[in-house]
Amino acid sequence: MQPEIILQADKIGKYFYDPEKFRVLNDISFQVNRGEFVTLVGKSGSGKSTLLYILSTMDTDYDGLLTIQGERITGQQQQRLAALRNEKIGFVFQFHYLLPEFSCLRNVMIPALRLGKYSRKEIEERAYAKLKMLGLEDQALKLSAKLSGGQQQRVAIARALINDPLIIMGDEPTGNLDSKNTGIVFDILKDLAHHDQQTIVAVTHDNDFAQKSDRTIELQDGQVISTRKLY
Ligand SMILES: Nc1ncnc2c1ncn2[C@@H]1O[C@H](COP(=O)(O)OP(=O)(O)OP(=O)(O)O)[C@@H](O)[C@H]1O
Repeated sequence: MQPEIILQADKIGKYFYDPEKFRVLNDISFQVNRGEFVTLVGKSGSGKSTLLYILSTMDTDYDGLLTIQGERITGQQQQRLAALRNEKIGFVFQFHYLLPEFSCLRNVMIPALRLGKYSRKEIEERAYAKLKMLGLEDQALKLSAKLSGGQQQRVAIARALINDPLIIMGDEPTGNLDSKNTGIVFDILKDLAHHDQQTIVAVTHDNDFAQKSDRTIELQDGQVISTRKLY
């Protein structure tokens, strides 16, 4: 069976002004299939975050063509992009951005409340189920600020999963974690990709993390210099 293409980047290019115009991304083309766990790697300044920002539909000012599950993203209206992000993309950042004054459960519920697809009761049940899946059912009603860094990152993953996104985008998802918690988060992401067929695209500086992912896409000076399939 042919794999389903979830993300397709075709000749993506981007310029910044600093203060002179310079090309930060050049001719980036690749595709990511359903259930793949892909890492974007490369030296500091190579363009990883800039690319992730485009792939996650937040930056619309670039050349080339981006499609997500066959839908043309390039040139789409902001309103459609916001809806698409809510529906199809879960975000996990280096700093979790949980709201400290809210419980873990409430934090996880937020993207679903925004989506407006489920009743409040359903949202609560879904949030609880995601926390349980990540081994955090006992922490559900605690304030997020009272949890350890590793636990908070798992809450952030539960929040990213609440709407069952097609793609999980990570910007240094383990950048703030020790090696034990990095391993835990890696295993969770791998499981999501390989068991639940979710698609993961994550920027990382962590070589070990990248080596263990299914494929690394390496950038240098805004260009893809290698894409390695590791399984
Ligand atoms: N808003 C901006 N305006 C001008 N230049 C920028 C802007 N954002 C990033 N840059 C430059 O673009 C280049 C790529 O930056 P980017 O953050 O994508 O790299 P990166 O690979 O993610 O780096 P790091 O690993 O350090 O996070 C760098 O030279 C950076 O200084």
